[in-house]
This record gives sequence, structure tokens and C-alpha cells, in this order.
Amino acid sequence: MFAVKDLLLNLVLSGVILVFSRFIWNYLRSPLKSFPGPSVAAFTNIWRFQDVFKGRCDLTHLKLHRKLGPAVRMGPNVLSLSDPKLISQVYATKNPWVKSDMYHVNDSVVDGVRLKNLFSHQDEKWHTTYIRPVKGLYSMTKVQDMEPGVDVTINLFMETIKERFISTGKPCDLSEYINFFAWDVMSQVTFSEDLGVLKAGSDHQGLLETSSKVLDYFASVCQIPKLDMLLDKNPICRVGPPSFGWGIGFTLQQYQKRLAQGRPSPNPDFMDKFLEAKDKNPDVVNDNVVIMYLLSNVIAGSDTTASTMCSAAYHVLKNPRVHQKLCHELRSANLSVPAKWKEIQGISYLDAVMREAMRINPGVGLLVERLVPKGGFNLPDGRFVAEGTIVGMNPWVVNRDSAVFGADPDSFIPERWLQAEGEADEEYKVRLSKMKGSDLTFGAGSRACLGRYLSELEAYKFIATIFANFDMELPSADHEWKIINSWFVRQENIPATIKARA
Ligand code: HEM
Repeated sequence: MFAVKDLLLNLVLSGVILVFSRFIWNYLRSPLKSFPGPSVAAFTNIWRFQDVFKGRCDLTHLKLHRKLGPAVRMGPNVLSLSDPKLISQVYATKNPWVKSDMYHVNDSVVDGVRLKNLFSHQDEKWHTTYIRPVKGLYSMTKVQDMEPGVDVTINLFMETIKERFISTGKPCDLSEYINFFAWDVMSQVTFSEDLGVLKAGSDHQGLLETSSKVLDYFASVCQIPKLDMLLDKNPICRVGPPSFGWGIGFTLQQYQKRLAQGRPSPNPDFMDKFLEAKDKNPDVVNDNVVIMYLLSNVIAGSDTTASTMCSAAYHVLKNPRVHQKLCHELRSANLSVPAKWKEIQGISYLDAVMREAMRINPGVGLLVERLVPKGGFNLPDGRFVAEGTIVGMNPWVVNRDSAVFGADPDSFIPERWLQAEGEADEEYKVRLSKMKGSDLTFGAGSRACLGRYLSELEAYKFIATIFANFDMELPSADHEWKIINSWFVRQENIPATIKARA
């Protein structure tokens, strides 16, 4: 009996000694000892794991940078940077720095085979090969082909709101309904069929909930990517988040239906365009690659765009001055319902509101990590960062740099995007271009967001249409929403009373 007890005690003690030795080894080996940061972060990545797990690491990152300067150690080998001047170096277009191992966690395993995707692949050659056949489909000009699909879903949203909330007087949680809209619209433009969440008024298939759980897992575990091998990618016993089973099943079903019924679909959609890409590039695009393209639309493009639209709706409703001005601009433009993309181009206040909504609440909220290449590099202040160090910038930190974005960067002030009274044309041009070039909402360089213009088309049209047609109000001036940052940033609790426009 005593022997077993002693053995267990010895095992526990050895484990503790091993873990502490590892921490000390991490510290001694760390190339970042001279950089400031939380002391525990010099020994272990567990510090950043727990910080992300709590769901507001953007606040921690912002606080640390404001206190400690533009380079903060977040782990034994992880450095967070905040100087927007470094964007073009860390996220270069030519000879891009490789993505760190955090992205491995985003791979999926099907029948024992690890499947990578456009977002997670670290190999730039692979990435270039597979993005080339479809990249052109996401230009601002080409995404306008998808406008009819966006319109179908905006109409459905308007009808649903009238039926469930305007006619009953019940408050509508915009965070929920904007998410339903965002998932349905991305499915509509991808497959010409929505997911049915708006119609049901609920996440009846559990797809949105699964997405949140997958993201919660990704965000924390990618801070210590090796953990993934013990959890989700464990070959013996998987201990991971729920899988996207229903979403994958829906995608396969839609794909098989399209192959059986023939093309094209009545409205242009991405599935037709991906099938055209398959015809033109048979050596690169096969059925599995088409499925990868289809899934990346829905999975990468729904939560992120919902986050932007929630941010715009919430901040406008919280700021009566902005609310009044936006409604005035939109309503005097006599827009169609839904508002057409071409009609809203000249409404500079709408553009300012949307840019500010993204600046203050970018849809991605962790460090966007890269590996420092051979030879290392010097920070603008001369400090050296060695090759192999993981560096990253958090859009939530960079987007609040007052040297670029002006005074009061934590406040929602759309006017910062407009020409100020007395500001010369040239001065404004330079200031605006600096702000646009420093905004990290959609990432930057060779791995910048593929869906940026699609997302903007959808979000601008949606916000223009609802504010032009509905009078909305939060329950009180001091009402606060809830933000959860787990790579993608989601929001909860935006209850609004909605009436048809007076
Ligand atoms: C407001 C909405 C969106 C935001 C804030 C956003 C943000 C981002 C960011 C920051 C990255 C770079 C990640 C990195 O460097 O690690 C990215 C990449 C990506 N996004 Fe988006 N995104 C949005 C909408 C979309 C949409 C609508 C789609 C698809 C239709 C999409 C598809 C992708 C893909 C495929 C990548 C990987 C690109 C690559 O590595 O080449 N995103 N996104």
C-alpha cells in the first residue's frame, strides 16, 4: 500500500520538477529576455493561454502596449508589436514572413488525413497555387455579381423583423438577428440557398453555436499549438470541440445537387464560379478543392461580417448625434430597398461610419502571428529581434494608435475619416491614406483577407438599408453589449425596439 503511495508521490514530484525545469529552460533560452512583458510570460505560454481563454485578450494587449511600449513579450518566444509602420514588413506581399504554428490548429482531420486550407497553410507556394484560380472572384468589381443574393437575404431580414418585432412591439436582439442574417447571406451567395436560420429565428441546426465553440477552442489552444496534438488531433482519443458536421453535410449536399441539376443557378453564386475555376484549372482544382473554397466562404465570412455589422449598429445606436446624421444622410438619398451598392457609393458619412465600426471593433482580435525570417530584423528603435521569434500584431491594438487615427482612439468618432473644417485637401489625402494603410482589420500583405470586398458589400448595404427604413432604439443610453474575443470577435446583448421609419 505504502509502496504505491510512494510511487505516486514520486511520479507527481518528478512531474512538477520536469514542468519547472521546462519553464526555467524556456526562460534561459528565450531571445526576448530584454523585452518588457508580464514576468510569467518569460517562462511559459500558459500565461497567454489563460489570458485568451478569459475572452478579452484585446484589453490586456492594449493595456500592456500603452504601459510598456511598442514591443511586448507575450511568451518566451512571442513578441507583440504595435507600431503600424511595421505592418508592411511583418505582413509583406513579396517574400512574405511565414505564418506561425498557431495556424496548424485550424487544420481538420478527415479519416486520419490532415486537411489544410487557404487560411491555415504555411507554405506560400501551396497557397499561391490554390488561391490563384479563385482570387479574381473576390475583387470589388466581381463581388458585385453577388448583389442579387445579398438583396434576397436583406429582403428576408426586413420581412422577418416586420413580422416578429415591429408588429408585436417586442424588442429584437440585433446581435442574434444580425448573426442569422450573416450566416444566411453567405450561404445564399455561395450556394443560392440560405441556411434557414433567419426564417426559423433560431440556430436550429446548432451551426452558429458550433462555430463559436470551434473558435473558443482555436483561440486558446493556438497559444500553445502542441496541445492540439493531445486534444483535437489526438490520434488515439480525440478531445476536441464539436465538428462542423452539419455544415460540411450541407455543403456536400448542395454540391451534389448542383452537379446533378446542372449549371448555372438562376442568380450568380460562388458555387458556379468555383465549378468554372475547376473546368479552367483541372490540374489544381478537383472536387475536394471546390469543397474547401465553399466551406471557407461560409466559415470565414459569416461571423466576421456579423461582428462588423453588430459593431456598426451598436455604436450608431449608442451615439444619438451619429444616429441622427446617418439617418438624415441615408433618408435624403432616396435609396432603393434594399439599398443598391452603386447608390450608396457617394454617401461619405456611411463610409465613415463603417470604417470607424471596423477600426474600433475589428472582426479578428488575437495576435496575427508570423515567424521572423533568417537574419532577424531591427525594430525602428534599433532593438534586434532574432530569427525564429514569433511576432504578431493585434488589429485591436494597431487600430487604436492615436498617432495615426487621432485623438480619443477608444471612442467611436466617424468624423475622423472625413475632411476636417480648415484641413487642406492634400493634408487630408495624406492623413486618410495613412489611416487606411494602418488599419489592420483585414490583415495585410500576401495573406490579407480574401473576402474583404464581399464583406464590405454586404455590411454597407445592410446597415444602409436598416437605418434608412427602421427607427431603432436601445433600452437605455447606458446599455452595454458584451464582447467575446476568441480569434473572431462576437458580441451579445444588443436589444433594440424597432419601428417602421416615421
Ligand atoms: C469583416 C469581415 C472580415 C474580417 C474582419 C476578416 C479578417 C481577416 C483577417 C484579419 C485575415 C488575415 C488572417 C491572417 O493573416 O492570419 C483574413 C483572412 C482570410 N479571410 Fe477574412 N475577414 C472577413 C471576411 C471574410 C469573408 C467574407 C471571407 C470569405 C468570403 C473571408 C475569407 C478569408 C480567407 C479565405 C482568408 C485567408 C486568406 C489567405 O491566407 O490567403 N474573410 N480575414
